[in-house]
Amino acid sequence: MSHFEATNRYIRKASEVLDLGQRIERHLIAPDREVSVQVSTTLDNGNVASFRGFRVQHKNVRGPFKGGLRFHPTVDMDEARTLASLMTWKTALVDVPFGGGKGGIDCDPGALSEGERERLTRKFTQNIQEIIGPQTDIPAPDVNTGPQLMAWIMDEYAKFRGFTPAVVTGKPVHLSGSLGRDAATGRGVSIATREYFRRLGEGLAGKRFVVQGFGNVGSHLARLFHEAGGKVVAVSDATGAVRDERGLDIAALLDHRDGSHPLTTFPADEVARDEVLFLPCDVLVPAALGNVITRENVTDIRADLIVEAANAPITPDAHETLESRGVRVLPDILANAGGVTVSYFEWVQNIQQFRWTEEQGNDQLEDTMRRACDKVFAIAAERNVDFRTAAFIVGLGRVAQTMVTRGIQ
Ligand SMILES: NC(=O)C1=CN([C@@H]2O[C@H](COP(=O)(O)OP(=O)(O)OC[C@H]3O[C@@H](n4cnc5c(N)ncnc54)[C@H](OP(=O)(O)O)[C@@H]3O)[C@@H](O)[C@H]2O)C=CC1
Ligand SMILES: O=C(O)CCC(=O)C(=O)O
Repeated sequence: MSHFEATNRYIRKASEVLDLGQRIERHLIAPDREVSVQVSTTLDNGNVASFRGFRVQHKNVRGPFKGGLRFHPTVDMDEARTLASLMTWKTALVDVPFGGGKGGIDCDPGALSEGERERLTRKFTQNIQEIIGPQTDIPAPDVNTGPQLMAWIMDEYAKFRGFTPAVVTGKPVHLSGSLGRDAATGRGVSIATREYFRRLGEGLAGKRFVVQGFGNVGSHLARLFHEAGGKVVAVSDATGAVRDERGLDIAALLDHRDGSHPLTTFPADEVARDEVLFLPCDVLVPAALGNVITRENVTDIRADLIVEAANAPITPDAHETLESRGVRVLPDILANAGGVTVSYFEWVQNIQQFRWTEEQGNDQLEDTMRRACDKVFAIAAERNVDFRTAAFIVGLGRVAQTMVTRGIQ
C-alpha cells in the first residue's frame, strides 16, 4: 500500500465520523495538481547530474497551497502527495488561511557542494515558478532545506516576477524572514506536549524525553524541553545517537554541533542510532523522517506518549497497536503545526511590509497552538476517539465546510 493510501485511512475514518459521504470524501482525498520536473545541474567537476523535483498541490479551498520542500534521496511523488495532504488538514486545524502542498528533490544534499545545491535550487525554482506565488503556492523549509535555500528561491523567483518575498517563508530574518520562525516548529511541539500534561495536572519538569533527529525541529525542541526542566535522555541524528540517563546537557550539545563536531563525539554514552526509539522514557519525539515506527518494531516502543514532531513517523497499523496498548500519540498535524503557523505570520508581515517582534510572534503562536490543542482534546473526549482521529475530524470538517459553501461541481 502506498503511503498516500495509508494516510487516507485517517481521512476516511474522520469522514465517517462526520458523515460526509463518499462524494465529498473523494473530493477531499484527491490532490488538485501534481508536478514532476527534471532538475539537471552542472556539478563542480563539470559533469551533469539529473534529479527529479516534485510539487504536489493538494487542496486550496481555504487559501493558497502551503508546505515545505524536502531534499532527500527518498523524496518521490508518493511522499510528496502524502505530506501535501497532511498540510491541508494541518493548516485547517490551526485555522490559518492556507491549503496544503509539499515537494522536494530526490537528491542527497550532503553529497553536493554549497554551489551545487544553489544551482539545483535555482533550476528547480525556474521549473516550478509558474505554479508558485504568494497567492497560489508558498514553499517553506523541510528536511535538509533551510533559510539560505529559501533565499535562493526568493531571489530566483524575483527574476521572473519581481521582488516578492511572500513567495516563500522560512527566509533568513534579515531577508524578510520572521523572528521566531527558526524555532517555531520545536516551540509548537513543546507547547502541545505541555498542554497534554497540563490536562493531567502535570508539567514538563522532570519528564524524560527521547528525541530522534537533531536538525531544525529536534534541536530547538530538545532545548525547550531542557529549559522547561525536562530531562532529554537521548538524541540521535543520521550519524548516530548519544544517551545520558541523568539528562544530556543540551546547551553543551548545541555548542558541540555548532562547532561542526559529529553528535557521536559528544561526551555521553553512545547508543545505536535506531535504538533510541526503543529506550524507556515518558515522551518519545520522532523529529526526523517518516515511517520510523512500523508494524515490525512497534511492540518494542517503551514510551508512554509519542509526540510526532516529524510528519507521518508512525504507520497507521503501528498507530492502532500503540493506541490499543494505551500509548497516547499527539499527531503530526497538531504537534508540528507551529512551523506553518509562524510561516503564516511571516507571509502576513511580508504582504503588509511590516515587522513583528519575536515576542508578538511567540505570543500568537502560543494562542494558536493552545486553541488547536483545546479543540482536539475536547473532540477526542466528546467523540471518544484518539487524538489523531480528533485532529482529522477538526481539519477535515473545516475544509469540507468551506468546500461545500464555495460549491462543488
Ligand atoms: N522545519 C519545519 O519547520 C518543519 C519540519 N517538520 C518535520 O520535522 C521533521 C524534521 O525536519 P527538520 O528538522 O526541518 O529537518 P532537518 O533537515 O533540519 O533535520 C533532520 C534531522 O533528522 C536527522 N535524521 C535523518 N535521518 C535520520 C535517521 N535515520 N535517524 C535519526 N536522525 C535522522 C538529521 O540528521 P543529520 O543532520 O545527520 O542529517 C537531522 O538531524 C521532518 O519530518 C519534517 O517534515 C514538520 C513541520 C515543520
Ligand atoms: O512552514 C510551512 O509552510 C510548512 C511547514 C511544513 O512543511 C510542515 O508543517 O510540514
